[in-house]
Amino acid sequence: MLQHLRQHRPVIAPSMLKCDFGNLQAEVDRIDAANLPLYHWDVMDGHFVPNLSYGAMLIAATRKRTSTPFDVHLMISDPAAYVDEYVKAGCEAITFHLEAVPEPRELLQAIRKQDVVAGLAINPNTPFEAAEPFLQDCDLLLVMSVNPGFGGQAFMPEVLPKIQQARKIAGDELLISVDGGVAAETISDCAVAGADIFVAGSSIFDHDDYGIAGARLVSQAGSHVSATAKGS
Ligand SMILES: O=C(CO)[C@H](O)[C@H](O)COP(=O)(O)O
Repeated sequence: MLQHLRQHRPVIAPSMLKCDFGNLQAEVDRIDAANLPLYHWDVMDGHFVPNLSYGAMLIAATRKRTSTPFDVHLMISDPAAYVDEYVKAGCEAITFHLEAVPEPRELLQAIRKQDVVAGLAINPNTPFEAAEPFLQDCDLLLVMSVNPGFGGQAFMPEVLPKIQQARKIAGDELLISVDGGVAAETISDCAVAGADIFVAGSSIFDHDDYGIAGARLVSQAGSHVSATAKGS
């Protein structure tokens, strides 16, 4: 899975919060026809964030419909209680929030032990320094560029220095994902800062053709993703 993600940099990951759940099979078909390399599932519990979305049951059902890898972003207060369900549901990457688990090392290690990519997410107000001690235990750092809970919000450029710091300190090994307000106008700043996974909700699902939307994002980001990072 790590190899798959590194090979596909810049990775455009459609944020499934924004898809049409009334027609999920059609959405899966459109995403796969667009060759988007990673599904980003936004799980919300109505407690850690002020919104509820879906859970492992829906993800497990969708797992049977596509072979494209799944990254689940747990915006929930007690991720440790649910990680095994998401492994069983077929998620190849699991990301949870530092704000929910201030001592995340044990949970990151438990995820890695199951051969699943371990991700740590930080909210816009959380400084990079809070995550830094745990980078050795993560495969992926997800930097939120909106306050989590809803799609369609404006990108917060003030998070860009966190991406720069993470890339400088962790080098090319760490996958850095940026989530919230990622669009043709904002993606190149994220790529220049050092991100290599770009979670995109509105900028994919508001478009008629996901392939064109994805290709546009790749071309805006692509030239900025470092040559060593690409395909390494
Ligand atoms: O985690 C999220 C919100 O909590 C979503 O992934 C994110 O907001 C994507 O949607 P958009 O691209 O429309 O901002």
